[in-house]
Amino acid sequence: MTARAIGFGAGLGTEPQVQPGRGAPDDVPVVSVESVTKRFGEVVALDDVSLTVGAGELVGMLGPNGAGKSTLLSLVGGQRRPDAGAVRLVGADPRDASARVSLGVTPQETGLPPTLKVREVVEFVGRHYPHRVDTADLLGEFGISDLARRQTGSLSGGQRRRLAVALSLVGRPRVVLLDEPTTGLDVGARQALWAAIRRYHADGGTVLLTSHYLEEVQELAERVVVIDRGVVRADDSLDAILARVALHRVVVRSSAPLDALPGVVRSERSPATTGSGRLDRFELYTPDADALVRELVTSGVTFSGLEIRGASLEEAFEEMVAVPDGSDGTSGTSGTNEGSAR
Ligand SMILES: Nc1ncnc2c1ncn2[C@@H]1O[C@H](COP(=O)(O)OP(=O)(O)OP(=O)(O)O)[C@@H](O)[C@H]1O
Repeated sequence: MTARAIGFGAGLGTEPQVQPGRGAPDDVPVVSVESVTKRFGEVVALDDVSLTVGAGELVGMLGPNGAGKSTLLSLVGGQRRPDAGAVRLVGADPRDASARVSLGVTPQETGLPPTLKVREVVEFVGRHYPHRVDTADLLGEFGISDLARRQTGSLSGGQRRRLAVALSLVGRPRVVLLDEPTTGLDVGARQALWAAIRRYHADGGTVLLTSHYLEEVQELAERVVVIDRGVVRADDSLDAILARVALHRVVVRSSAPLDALPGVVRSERSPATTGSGRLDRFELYTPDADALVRELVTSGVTFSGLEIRGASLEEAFEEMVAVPDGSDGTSGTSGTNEGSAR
């Protein structure tokens, strides 16, 4: 089943995947968050956060556990009210049900009625929308046609996740909020889901997604918003975010103490021996990889296996959420965690 078959592309005699603006002028942001603060008791989940998402943008939100990403999505989706500031969804209050007709949501966890069959759930959700996608076509798009007659209670975690994301698109929304859409999926299922998200976006859909997979954000997003401890630390194009990381990584093997070379600002040394003796693996971080390679060559040390790599989103992310020494009572950890560095 191709995207066009369910009307992702307009002009084929099928309805477009994304419905037009329902009276909202095109220059009205699809999502507008203005100076929003949200507290849960003592916890300030969002602290004066502002974010505007225009029609057709695909925005990836990154942040460590507890950063405030899901809270932000819940405000945009109208499930919660901010303590201060304003949230608009296509110009309207997202707590107003009529505004949410433009919206599809996949929360981090989806409770599906266990005794309903997959196609019954799609029918049920689809009937809340005036211009829904055909059930068989939607299931085909997400590669789960063979599950149509299965009760949702019998689905595997990955199958449930695919269904949950499919449900967000059943109403041909203008915008979808996807909270960690591919968590728990294997590589094949993740790629298939990315393809469906890309097709929705290519047809004009707006996407705001959170992810702990930096690879996912790097693959999908054009714009990256980094949130940490309730504050937006960065909001820029993917390229601009990557360019913020001035450091390059030079990987090389040698028995000499290369971490002392001029221009090395950070290094990691992994001791190793080969048949011909000691040959440690160095990861040398430097703002100027060319100059460091010149140093390596002119220093006369023996080395092998030279590799040079530019910044990755992971490095950019870790730098942006890094806690300065002592400011949180720790010794300067990056503020990331196992999940966010996957
Ligand atoms: N209903 C709630 N009651 C109390 N505290 C909450 C509630 N919801 C969220 N919080 C707190 O608000 C902060 C932000 O949580 P949130 O779920 O938005 O983070 P997140 O960035 O989505 O994290 P994760 O990546 O782990 O899903 C956390 O400290 C969390 O414990």
